[in-house]
Amino acid sequence: APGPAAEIDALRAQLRIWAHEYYVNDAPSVPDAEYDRLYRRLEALEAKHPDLVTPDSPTQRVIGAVMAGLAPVQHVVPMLSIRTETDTEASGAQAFDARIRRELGLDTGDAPVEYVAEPKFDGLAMSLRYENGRLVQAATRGDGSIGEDVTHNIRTIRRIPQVLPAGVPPVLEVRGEVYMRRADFEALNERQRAEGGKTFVNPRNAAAGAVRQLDSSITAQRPLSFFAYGLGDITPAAQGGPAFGTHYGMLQHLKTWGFPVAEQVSLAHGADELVAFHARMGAARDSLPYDIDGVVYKVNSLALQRELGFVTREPRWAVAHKYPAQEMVTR
Ligand SMILES: NC(=O)n1nc(-c2ccco2)nc1N
Repeated sequence: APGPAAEIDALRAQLRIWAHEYYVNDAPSVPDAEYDRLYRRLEALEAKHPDLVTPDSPTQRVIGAVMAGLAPVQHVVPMLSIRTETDTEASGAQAFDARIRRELGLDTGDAPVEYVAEPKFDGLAMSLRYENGRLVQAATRGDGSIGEDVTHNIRTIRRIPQVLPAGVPPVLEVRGEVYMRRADFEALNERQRAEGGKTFVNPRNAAAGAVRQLDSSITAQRPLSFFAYGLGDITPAAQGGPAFGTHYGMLQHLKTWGFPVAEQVSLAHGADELVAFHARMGAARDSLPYDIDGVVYKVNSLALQRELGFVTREPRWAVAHKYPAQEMVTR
């Protein structure tokens, strides 16, 4: 019979596959009872062999870790803040496209610029560092250069993979948004009211409060979600990883590596398709299960992104196009 270590590894691998099906694809292939059976077997083996417990074991997502404080983290690549297009109307998309075309020296007769259009999730930016395919550190944006180490709390988020498939670059930094779905937010406030705890004004505040807890067993009770939308270092090819040519292609890789990527993310050719996306997402906004405060347009070609570069810390190749603030809905 295989030793405990081999059985533990096999159980973890199987539980990770089932967790990805359940939490990321919303398509479990086995009933919960089957998942629970293997989970309990893993717990029993880890209890008998505590020396084999690793922080990224599926059992460790709910085990509390209490930190004395949140350690500072220096971002290797500064976490970009994204400029905001002030015009909340469709013309904002046209203004962005006109600026990009001007900066690229394109004439009216030239082909449209290819963009990626994304929902702008109203949560908090997060940087996830993986080494040899394992989550080793998660940090908030902070001031863009120095963030806070919240690894212990991020390990409780089931939509964030702890172990990546073989073939990922040895060092990978994934950027994305931690957010709370509206239904989870309403349920949390209900629980808080029932228990005399404090309630939250909106899902973004609830998510930020959950992520910055010192005790991760509290975070584990706050249902958090995640969407990946970028990489810290857009040149993983330097480490023998796949050479991405485009932002869209990079997002597809993130999906195959197990990261949730919003299904609304779309290619957009020229201003007209940006305007159409802005209108489509604006119309869909109230029916989404999470809050968005706008959409984001990014130049798709990574070579053009590099050519356009940054204005101080803000990329010239991207802009956030916000909607008018939503009238306060009595929650
Ligand atoms: N908040 C949000 O949804 N974001 N933020 C970016 C971003 C920030 C810097 C580069 O890209 N992209 C998306 N979808």
